[in-house]
Amino acid sequence: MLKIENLTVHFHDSNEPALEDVNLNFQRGEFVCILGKSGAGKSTFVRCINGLQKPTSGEIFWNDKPILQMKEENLRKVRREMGMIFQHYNLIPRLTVLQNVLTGSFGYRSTFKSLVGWFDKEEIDKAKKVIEDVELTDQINRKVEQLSGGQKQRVGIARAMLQKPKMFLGDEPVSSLDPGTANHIFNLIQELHSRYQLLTIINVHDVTIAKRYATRLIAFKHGKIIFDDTPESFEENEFHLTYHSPTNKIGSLPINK
Ligand SMILES: Nc1ncnc2c1ncn2[C@@H]1O[C@H](COP(=O)(O)OP(=O)(O)OP(=O)(O)O)[C@@H](O)[C@H]1O
Repeated sequence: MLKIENLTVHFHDSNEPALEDVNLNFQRGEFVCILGKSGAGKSTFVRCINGLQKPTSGEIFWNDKPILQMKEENLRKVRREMGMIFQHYNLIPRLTVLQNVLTGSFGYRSTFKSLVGWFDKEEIDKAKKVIEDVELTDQINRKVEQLSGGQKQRVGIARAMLQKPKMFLGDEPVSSLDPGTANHIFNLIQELHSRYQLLTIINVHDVTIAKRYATRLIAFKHGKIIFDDTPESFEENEFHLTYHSPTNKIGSLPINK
């Protein structure tokens, strides 16, 4: 479904590449968590997949089609199949829950309709349905700036769901949330992932969460893959290889509850 071939990203102001010759293959139904300490290349990897970062070299195939050279119109179609969930939600604070979720339909609309912000009843009904799925119906007309972090992330998920994605792509979606809320958000993502048989790829800092929800774990270090296997195989040794550096004092692998 998603194939990454020889992906390399080199930022001008850096001696080391942020990603170096990354090769990966992902299938529908996989729930992948990406691990790695700060600066390992996790965000750069996710940003390359959804086109926010242009790689220096390599190719990305979406259902066998190379996407890096695609024309804008085709790329728009691919992007709307990738529901993106961000760490800082990327919502419009002064708009309501419903209005924010409706922006998820922009990938399906003409530029004119998007510009005038006019939505027909069918679009509004679909938005109400995904808002119900994330249990925010009682907040539907509230401005998102009045919501808690967990509620904002649920708006972000509903917006992604309105795109009818084939994939969830998350860049640290629970890093700003307390552990209880983070688990609640992951439960929701997992439920939608299973219901719609998505491919899910999410960067996480929290190894316990990654081991609890993922079907596959990938760890990056200095822009390279150093682990790609089942969560059960990610043990003390792999944890140290991923997070240890001479200047970085770390604890042990958190116990998987
Ligand atoms: N826009 C940029 N310009 C220059 N260097 C960048 C840019 N974005 C990232 N980098 C560098 O690329 C490397 C990988 O960064 P990236 O943000 O992908 O890491 P990460 O694993 O997501 O880290 P974190 O967990 O802290 O978000 C780092 O050395 C970072 O400083």
